[in-house]
Amino acid sequence: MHSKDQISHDDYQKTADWLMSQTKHRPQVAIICGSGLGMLADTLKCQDSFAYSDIPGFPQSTVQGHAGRLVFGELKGKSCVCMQGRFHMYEGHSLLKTTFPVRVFKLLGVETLFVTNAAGSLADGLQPGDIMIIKDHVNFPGLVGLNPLCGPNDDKFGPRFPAMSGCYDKNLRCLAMEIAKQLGVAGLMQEGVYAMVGGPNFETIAEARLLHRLGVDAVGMSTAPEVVVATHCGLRVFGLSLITNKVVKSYEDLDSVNHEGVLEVGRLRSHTVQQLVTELIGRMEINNNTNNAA
Ligand SMILES: O=P(O)(O)O[C@H]1O[C@H](CO)[C@@H](O)[C@H]1O
Ligand code: HPA
Repeated sequence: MHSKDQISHDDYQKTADWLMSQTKHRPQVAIICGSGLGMLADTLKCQDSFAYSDIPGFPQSTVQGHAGRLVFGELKGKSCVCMQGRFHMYEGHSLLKTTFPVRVFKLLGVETLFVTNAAGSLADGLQPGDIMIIKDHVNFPGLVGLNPLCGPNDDKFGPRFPAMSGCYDKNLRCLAMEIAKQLGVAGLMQEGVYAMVGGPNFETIAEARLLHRLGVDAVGMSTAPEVVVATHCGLRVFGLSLITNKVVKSYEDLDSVNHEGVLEVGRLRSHTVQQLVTELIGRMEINNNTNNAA
């Protein structure tokens, strides 16, 4: 890692201090909105919002469907902060920049991170419009050393060798399923494994077949670095993938995926995703920061 890519503890702290000087909100929950899912921030009450370009140290969003605003507010009695727009490796950000907000959230006092994303489905049982509760992930860039935790370890955030076996909280996953049943949307939901690829191109058919054989249920170009950094610093994590397309696995299939289609499914399912996230945040307990998965 080049020294210009490194971010000191002080740099994260400066951004956190600046935000705390600009808002009275002290968030317990952070939400990262995936492609087309920026409307999750609309549900927050008593909002304070900041353009990323105004926040010292913050990277800038460059992807259509990622507005580039940090929104603080209340949701069902819990104090939240919502990223309307995330950072992706393929935009050219270093992985530390990509995950910069997560450590800032930790310094703001956040205990639980919600990650959402748009993803393509490889599993036969997952259709566009379905919602996958992320049970686990395969961090393909991470497996070959493209990991935000590479480089000097910041012991103030977490250990050199953090466990990832429990990174998606089991209690929150169960509660989400229970809420889905109560909302009458359980038919759209199932648990599955998300894989992060580097992007920005969508998968070839051979790559899609490989991912399918490896047991991946849904694929996208984000999320894993954020979850790795969150778990490293002891945040509880809950993740949802909105299935926006089937990944083409057959040479006879003439379909092809595009980003506009991905955003459109986000718009169509926005209400359901909003309801789920709102209820889950309302009903989850805070101060229960155990890494608990199975
Ligand atoms: O993961 P999010 O940010 O939801 O976005 C997904 O959608 C985009 C492709 O349409 C990619 O950025 C992919 O990662
Ligand atoms: N592949 C990778 N990333 C994605 C996809 C996909 O099919 N859909 C939305 N993000």
